[in-house]
Amino acid sequence: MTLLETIEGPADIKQLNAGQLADLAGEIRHFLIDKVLRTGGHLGPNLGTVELTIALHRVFDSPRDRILWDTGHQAYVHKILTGRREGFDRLRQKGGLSGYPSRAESEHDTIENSHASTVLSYADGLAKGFRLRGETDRAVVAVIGDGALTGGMAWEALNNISGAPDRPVVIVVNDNGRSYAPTTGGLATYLAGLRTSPDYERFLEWSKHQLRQTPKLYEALHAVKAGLKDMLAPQGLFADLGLKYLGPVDGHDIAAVEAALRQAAGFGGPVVVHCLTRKGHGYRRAEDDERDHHHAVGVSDPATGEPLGSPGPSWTSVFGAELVEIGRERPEVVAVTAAMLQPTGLAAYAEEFPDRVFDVGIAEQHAVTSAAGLAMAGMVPVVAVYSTFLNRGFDQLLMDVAMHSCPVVFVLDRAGVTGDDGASHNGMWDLPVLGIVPGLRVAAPRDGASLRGALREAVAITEGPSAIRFPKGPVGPDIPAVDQHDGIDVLHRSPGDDVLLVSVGAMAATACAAARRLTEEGLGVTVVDPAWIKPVSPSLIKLAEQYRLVVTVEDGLRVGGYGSLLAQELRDAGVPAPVSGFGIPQRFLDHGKRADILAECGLSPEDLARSIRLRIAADRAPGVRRVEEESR
Ligand SMILES: Cc1ncc(C[n+]2csc(CCOP(=O)(O)OP(=O)(O)O)c2C)c(N)n1
Ligand SMILES: CC(=O)[C@@H](O)[C@H](O)COP(=O)(O)O
Ligand SMILES: [Mg+2]
Repeated sequence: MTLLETIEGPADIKQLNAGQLADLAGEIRHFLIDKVLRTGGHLGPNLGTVELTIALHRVFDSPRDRILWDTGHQAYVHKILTGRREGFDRLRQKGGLSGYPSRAESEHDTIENSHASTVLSYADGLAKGFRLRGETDRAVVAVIGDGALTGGMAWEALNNISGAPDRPVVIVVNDNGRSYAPTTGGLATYLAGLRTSPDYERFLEWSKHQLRQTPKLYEALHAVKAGLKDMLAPQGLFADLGLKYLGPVDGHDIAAVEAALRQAAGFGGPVVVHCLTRKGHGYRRAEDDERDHHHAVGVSDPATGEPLGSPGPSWTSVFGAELVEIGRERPEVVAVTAAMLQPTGLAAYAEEFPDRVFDVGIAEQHAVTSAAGLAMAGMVPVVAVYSTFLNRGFDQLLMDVAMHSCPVVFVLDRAGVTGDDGASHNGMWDLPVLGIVPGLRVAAPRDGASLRGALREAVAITEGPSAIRFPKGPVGPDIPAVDQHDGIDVLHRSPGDDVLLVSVGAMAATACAAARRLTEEGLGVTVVDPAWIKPVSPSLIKLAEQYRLVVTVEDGLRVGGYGSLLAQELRDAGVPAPVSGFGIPQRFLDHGKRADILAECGLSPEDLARSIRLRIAADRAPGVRRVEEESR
């Protein structure tokens, strides 16, 4: 039996000696590499937090003490040490272990939201609450990455935490110098400056190697070194804010981290423990992966680490390639990313136009309003962001961009169901959110060709902002129109006026498959793709007059989505046809595979056809129970 197999909870690691801890860290590292390559997931970040997490669970008593993880993608070791080792075979699978903390899984978990930069606010609130309840013996420990620390919300929290010298929050900065790519901005430079000199590092390594021969002396000297460092540590940003600063500590040295955490635990006020770690530590493929140190890997060969399956060009790659073409023609086009240059497809643009790409850190609010500034200066900014993260910059979109009619182009990748990363990662809120923004035009391309077309149209819009949304994954083959009706692409047409099926973006293949089923049953179905879905085209409103039922299908929230918008416009225009909208139900979706989740939402071709059939039957026999419009 391995040491790891004996660990069922944090209590099981508290008595281990230095040698056993080193062995345990090695076993966990091997376990992570083997399991996460098989399932896909955040391998690099978790290889970077092995020793840090072991130290945290030795010093603090979770769950009475709360150990909080910012973003949560680096909490696999926390899950392993809190009794969930067995779940990793089904990591991020439907019904299996979540890739993020999950309160349903464990009392040791708190934050389920994978949006970065929130942890310090949770910690501030928890510490206030514990104090008010008289539970002052409960520690609040917040682990935040150097990337997440570039998010504005983190500094809102730090302003509050540092303003309360008696607020016992332990802030562990997990500083690996990277978000995906190296973290940008002055803060990253500041943190790097806190690192010790290379000479000191070399001496440190030598002395540790020598001292490991006598563990007791090693541990004693560690405490002395940590204390010394505390005295000599540079007074800087954190200290100037009134936060005690401990570090920098070698985040892969369990004893060193433990010593610093024990010191922090006894401090009684807000304290920063600055840990230096390496994303991908201990796995050469990850360490050598200059792209992102294996931030997130797909299903791979556990023996070689080679990704398995190459699903062909992605929506992201189509966008990235077309933007480079546009950039060559139009020097005023610039790009903005919130620490996600590679994942949003902007790497090629940055390669060719390094002065025309701005990585603002994990700071979507700043990304949006700085884009408004770029537009006011005469540039054409393209803000590339995952759909779910645009939520962060909604007020900036509404007030700083749209109210000023700034021609900013928002490219929303990962729109609709993403799946693997759980509820907070689905891009399911963008259409309702974008739908209420005056003057904002919205496109939902159905394939690569229409994505390229929409992007070219968007960068040519001068009177206001626009947004283009597309899903995660392979883009698939182009879906040709079989006809045009007054500028609207017709994708399927069968004789009769039973159903006008309006397909939104990437749902086109599903809509056409459902239409074929209904046509075989003798119904007259026409499928159209408006491409630009906001504002609603007058041609579409006129076309709808000819049909008995209008159906919309979208990979987005049904309530308030495109279906709601079109229904409102049809009512305003006096078009009598009822509207049945199909989309994602208003609930937080559990993790799983995109296709499975869409099917669960009633958005498979079979279910869509069935729902439409029932709706028609109900309309023909009004006494029949009306089909539940709400998707399952
Ligand atoms: C608001 C928000 N924007 C973007 C992301 C995407 N994202 C996930 S992890 C990550 C990098 C996090 O860097 P850091 O906090 O340093 O953690 P590390 O991965 O280095 O451990 C980003 C940008 C996110 N989760 N939340
Ligand atoms: C944790 C986080 O927000 C990202 O790492 C996310 O998991 C990436 O998602 P994709 O894999 O869709 O790029
Ligand atoms: Mg980092």
